[in-house]
This record gives sequence, structure tokens and C-alpha cells, in this order.
Amino acid sequence: MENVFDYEDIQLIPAKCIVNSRSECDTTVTLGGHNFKLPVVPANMQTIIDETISVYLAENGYFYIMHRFEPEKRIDFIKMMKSRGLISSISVGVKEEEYSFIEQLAHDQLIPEFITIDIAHGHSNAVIAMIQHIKKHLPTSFVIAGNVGTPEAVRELENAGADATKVGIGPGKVCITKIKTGFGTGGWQLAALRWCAKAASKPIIADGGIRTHGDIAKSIRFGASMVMIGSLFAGHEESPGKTIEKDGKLFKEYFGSASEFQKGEKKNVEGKKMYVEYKGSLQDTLTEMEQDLQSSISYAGGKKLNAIRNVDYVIVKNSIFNGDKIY
Ligand SMILES: NC(=O)C1=CN([C@@H]2O[C@H](COP(=O)(O)OP(=O)(O)OC[C@H]3O[C@@H](n4cnc5c(N)ncnc54)[C@H](OP(=O)(O)O)[C@@H]3O)[C@@H](O)[C@H]2O)C=CC1
Ligand SMILES: Nc1nc2c(ncn2[C@@H]2O[C@H](COP(=O)(O)O)[C@@H](O)[C@H]2O)c(=O)[nH]1
Repeated sequence: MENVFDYEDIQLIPAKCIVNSRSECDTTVTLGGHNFKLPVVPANMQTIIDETISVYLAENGYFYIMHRFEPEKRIDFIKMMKSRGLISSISVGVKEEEYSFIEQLAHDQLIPEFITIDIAHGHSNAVIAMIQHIKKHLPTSFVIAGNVGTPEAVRELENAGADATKVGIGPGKVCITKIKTGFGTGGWQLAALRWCAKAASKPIIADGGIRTHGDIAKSIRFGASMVMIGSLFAGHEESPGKTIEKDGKLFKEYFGSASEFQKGEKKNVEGKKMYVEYKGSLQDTLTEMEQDLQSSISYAGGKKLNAIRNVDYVIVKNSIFNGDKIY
């Protein structure tokens, strides 16, 4: 790998504008045969998404992936979404009980539109076996498999039947994988995304490390079809994390799925807890993301998201913020 860079090292180069208003630019994306308003999905983590947010996002045309940390609630969750005519999108792990869970869904004809296999090290026989198990029992569900950080992994999971792969090992805000293990795409997530996207024949979801709305456009430029985001979604009124007050200011709790707080024990901990500033309503952020992305599309010289894929870029090592700290 020669050119290694991350989000803050890149600037996209503007092309001639073809719209009279940014409102003409279309941020919608299609995944698994469904259209969504934004190429953005809140992380499937317990302090980011819950049932209420899932319903809100599905009702309002946004993609969502429910987390897998209350496994006993998943059947009722799918039933509830189906009773409202909404897309059901759940997560699974790879342990033994997940195999019977998939069989149960098939038996009850409770077929989720999307199933995400959510594992730290997705380039593994365990994930390949789970992809094959899902495809055998629920062939119409769209399977997202991850997480991975190499072209070999993308190819193997796609060949096993995954409909999309999720790229990002360790770039997350509450991730300590990079520190505890020495491995991952932390610090070069955008270059890893490009590397993986070149090998992919199916959609890629870029996961982790997004710190600004401009990073969404950069992810699209380097091959992502969708972007998974945790920290930018942690501080909302609706966010499931606890709200605390410190020195008259409100903060929301955000913890890693492999943190002690999630696991309830200090074993193989690869995540931490932090507090992010409270920032109002979820819809305000989604609206701002849409407007910013419309602006990105206009700078790309197009009307649709795909225009961003064709723009040139420069590498400006660690300098785009000119010393400004925005996160
Ligand atoms: N994107 C990222 O960078 C990371 C994300 N996470 C998140 O944390 C959560 C927990 O992940 P995870 O620990 O995989 O899930 P689980 O705790 O459900 O573990 C899944 C299975 O994989 C095994 N396993 C986990 N890590 C490894 C590894 N490095 N090598 C071999 N086997 C492994 C576990 O066994 P055993 O525990 O006995 O090894 C277990 O059998 C997920 O939501 C995941 O997305 C965690 C770390 C990194
Ligand atoms: N290494 C770890 N990564 C984790 C953990 N919990 C979640 N994650 C990953 O982070 C992203 C969100 O990243 P952000 O930069 O947008 O905040 C999430 O989607 C997971 O892939 C963890 O405990 N350890």
C-alpha cells in the first residue's frame, strides 16, 4: 500500500456546478432494492439505536440496523416492524444460538429485509458459515457481513454470499482495538476503504471514523455505497445513552459494543465509554447531513450522489483544519 491517508488528509476538488440550487441535488441511495434518503446508517450499537429510533428512521425513509445486544427481543421487533409495514433490519452474531435463531425466523416466516452479521473480525470462517446459513434458510434477506479491512476479506465474504460488506477495523471513536491489539484501519480508514472498494463487486458500507459531514462525501468518493456512523449520532435527545449534566452542560453516554459497559465483564475489552455533547434532535442532524451532502453533490458538478465518485482529490497531509479543532 503506497498512498495511505485518512479523512482529514483529503480534499475533494470542485467541478463546474450544473444546478441553480442545492435543493436540486438528490442524496438518495438504493440498497437491497430499497430506496433511502441518505447513504448514512446510525451504528448498530446500544447507545445509538433502539426500537423507537428504528421505527422513526424506517417511517421517514432512512436506513437503519437494529443492534443485537438484546437478542431475546429480536423476534418481537421484527413482528412489530412488519405489523407497521416497515422494513425490518436486524443484527446477528456468530455463536451457536444464532444458528437456531435464523432457523426459527425461517420456520415462523419472519423474514427480515436486512440481516447484518456484526463481528469484530469478520474475515473468518465463523462469518462465512453464518452467511451460508442465512442464505440457506432466508435466501431473500439482504446480508451485510463484517467487519473487514482487506480486499481478500471483501472477496471471500462476497463469494460466500454476502450482499454487502462492512469495512472498518478499529477506526471508531470509542474503539481501543488499535491500542490493545496493534491491528486495524484506524488512522488510514479512508485508504483502506479505497483498497477494499477496488476489489468489491457488491456494495461496501464504510464503518467508523466519520467526524464531519464532509467525511460522508469522501467515503462515497472512495467507494462506499453507505456510511455507518456512531459518535455523530450519540448526542441526540432520542439517543438511548444516559443523559448527564456537568457544569450546567448536558452530555450523552456513548460506549463501544466491545466495552466493559456493554459486556458486563472485563474480558476481551476493545471498546471504551465517553460522553458526547448533547446536540438536540436526531431529525435536525439528518436534515443538516442531507443539506451538506446536497452541497457536496453540487461541488462535484452533478445532481446525484454518484457524481461525487468521479471527482479528483488532493492529499493535504493533516492540514485541512488549519489548526481548527471541530471534534
Ligand atoms: N469495528 C470494529 O473495529 C470493532 C467492533 N467491535 C464490535 O464489538 C462487538 C463485539 O464483537 P465480537 O467480540 O466480535 O462479538 P462476540 O463477542 O459476539 O464474539 C463473536 C465470536 O467471535 C469470537 N471472536 C471475537 N473476536 C475474535 C477474534 N479477534 N478472533 C477470533 N475469534 C474472535 C468470539 O469468541 P471469543 O470472545 O471467545 O474470542 C465469539 O465466539 C460487535 O458489535 C463488534 O462490531 C469490536 C471490536 C472491533
Ligand atoms: N474497536 C471497537 N469498535 C467498535 C466498538 N463498538 C463499536 N465499534 C465500531 O465503531 C463504529 C462507530 O464509529 P464512530 O467513529 O462513528 O463512532 C461502529 O459502527 C463499530 O464498527 C468497540 O467496542 N470497539
